[in-house]
Amino acid sequence: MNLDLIFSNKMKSFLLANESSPLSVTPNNFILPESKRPNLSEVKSLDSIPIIDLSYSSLEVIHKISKACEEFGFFQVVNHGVPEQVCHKMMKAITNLFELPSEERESLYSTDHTKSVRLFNYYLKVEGGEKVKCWSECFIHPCYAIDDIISLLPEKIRTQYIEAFNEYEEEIGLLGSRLLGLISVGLGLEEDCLLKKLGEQPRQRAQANFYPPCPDPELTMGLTEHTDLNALTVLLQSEVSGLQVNKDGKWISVPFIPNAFVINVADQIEVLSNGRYKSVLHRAVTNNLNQRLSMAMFFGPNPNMIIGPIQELIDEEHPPKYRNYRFSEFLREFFNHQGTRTMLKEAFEMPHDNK
Ligand SMILES: O=C(O)CCC(=O)C(=O)O
Ligand SMILES: [Fe+2]
Repeated sequence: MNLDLIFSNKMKSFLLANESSPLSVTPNNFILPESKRPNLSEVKSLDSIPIIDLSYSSLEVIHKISKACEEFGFFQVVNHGVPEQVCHKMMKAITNLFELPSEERESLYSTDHTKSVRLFNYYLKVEGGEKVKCWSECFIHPCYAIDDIISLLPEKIRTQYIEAFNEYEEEIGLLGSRLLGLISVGLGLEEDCLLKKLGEQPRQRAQANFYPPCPDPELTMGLTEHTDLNALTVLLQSEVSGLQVNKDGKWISVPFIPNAFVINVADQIEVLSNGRYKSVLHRAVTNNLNQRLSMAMFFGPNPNMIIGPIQELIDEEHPPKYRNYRFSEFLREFFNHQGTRTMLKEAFEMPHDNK
């Protein structure tokens, strides 16, 4: 299949909250203060995150995943069983969404985070409370009650998007559960332990990210550094790289691998594993040649679930690093700090004694 055909250069329109022609010069409200810029020349491209072949024997896979979660918080999976065609269709549907003239997707745009389906821009609050926008446009929606979303979608892409999403969600749901099982066993727990911790009707959301080419990639960020607030993220990316992961204070880039997913430990697994598995900082940078797309599937707990270090992972040597909380409390904290990219999980750490 020819992916070049899908990611054609047609994708020129860029809503960005009504910027008129952001592709010719970098408008001021996207320019980051010097200390927040990406410093692309310092990024390591030799090192990368582990690549794990899921068709190997499960013991080997469990060991590799466990090591990757401890050392990187990130890995890519290949031979994962999700049909290529399903991913291809999903990417095509996202492409068509972002290719719509901006007037047609404007109805989806909202800055109100309580809206569960919306198109929006991330931003960073800088000194003086000013907001600097990220060079991207994101479309987020829940994975359940998908029929309620249909009427909100622009008519031209409605049927295609829902059909592609339903197939994609089913496959990624299976992959997500399988990974949660492997991660549980890697932690020495029952296979269904993490899945149970997410509760019934877990908070599962999909986010399509669109990064148009940027005239000044050194001055902007596609997504500023952050950790994911959910439990586990499964990411499909188009063939342009842009994702970078922080490893020991340095940024390393994540290459595009055909038919692979990028998996990362998010905040709730870090807390549940009592800090053994890491929810690490990552960011997306832009480039001045090609647009990039990604589709993130966020697996999180039901907001009513109590999250805290799992009992079996606490002992004298490993006292609880976090207190128990309801996931809804974590979400509230997240939205209170929006734009500041505070390391949220730190707000739930147990007090340290200052010995
Ligand atoms: O586009 C990417 O590669 C990263 C996306 C991401 O980190 C997110 O959606 O949370
Ligand atoms: Fe992320």
